[in-house]
Amino acid sequence: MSEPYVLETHNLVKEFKGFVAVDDVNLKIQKGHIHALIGPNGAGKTTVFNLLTKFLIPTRGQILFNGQDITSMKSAAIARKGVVRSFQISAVFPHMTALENIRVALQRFEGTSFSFWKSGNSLNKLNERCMELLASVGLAEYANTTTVELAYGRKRALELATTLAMEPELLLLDEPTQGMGAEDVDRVVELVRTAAKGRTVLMVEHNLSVVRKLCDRITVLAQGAVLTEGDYDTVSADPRVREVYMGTSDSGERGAAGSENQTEVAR
Ligand SMILES: Nc1ncnc2c1ncn2[C@@H]1O[C@H](COP(=O)(O)OP(=O)(O)OP(=O)(O)O)[C@@H](O)[C@H]1O
Repeated sequence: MSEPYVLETHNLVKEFKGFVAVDDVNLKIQKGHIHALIGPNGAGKTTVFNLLTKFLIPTRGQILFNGQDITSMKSAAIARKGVVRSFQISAVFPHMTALENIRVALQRFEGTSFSFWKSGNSLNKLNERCMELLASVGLAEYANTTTVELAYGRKRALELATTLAMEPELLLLDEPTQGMGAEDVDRVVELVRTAAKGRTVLMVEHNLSVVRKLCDRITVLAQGAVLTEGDYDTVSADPRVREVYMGTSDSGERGAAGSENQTEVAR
């Protein structure tokens, strides 16, 4: 019997005009894990994510979801199968209330999947589910607040709830704490922990303290290839990991986060 991997890649390669951005990457994401993809700037994390969610077509290699080859499937098809990237299909509408945004997400999901509220009592069921989803991200009391009035962290929580409306089995999070202050970061850590219950999460995250708090397993990418893999303690003690982080001069908006990360790894 094969291992219970939700997602696997086999020798995944992405070249851009001869430049190898993703170099023979073999990932194995275990069911129920929160798995992080980390690495210095330019390591290939976003490109791997874009391959997994079909924003990009691999040059070579295979992507398997629950053992099924999904390499040539389109984004919408894999979303229906349960591979959903937050903020992928779930943009929020600023002038709708939080509740209305969730309702739109649920109705959109209904369009691509079965509908459990089509028969009798449908509206009540829909509203109940909306409130459940809002409560799951701590936004119950903001149900009737217009989205534009929500603080940044709460907007991200709402976006996450619209993603959860699609009932993902594998949730892909691309830098969920990007651009957040410490208080919002803590809230997102709790949020991801809650969202991860009963599902598998793969996240790209620059903030290594978030990775330490949340992730069961970490894959480190460097120059497009897997450098190493393991739990936080193993990976952060690996001198090669320290070296790739130390050897990176982060700049611009990620500069501060980059320095923090280096300190964290070096601890
Ligand atoms: N469309 C593209 N065309 C050419 N090169 C690209 C393209 N997309 C990414 N690259 C290159 O591939 C490499 C990996 O980029 P990628 O954005 O995946 O890295 P990353 O690990 O996500 O970095 P960051 O942490 O800065 O977001 C980089 O050298 C980048 O310049």
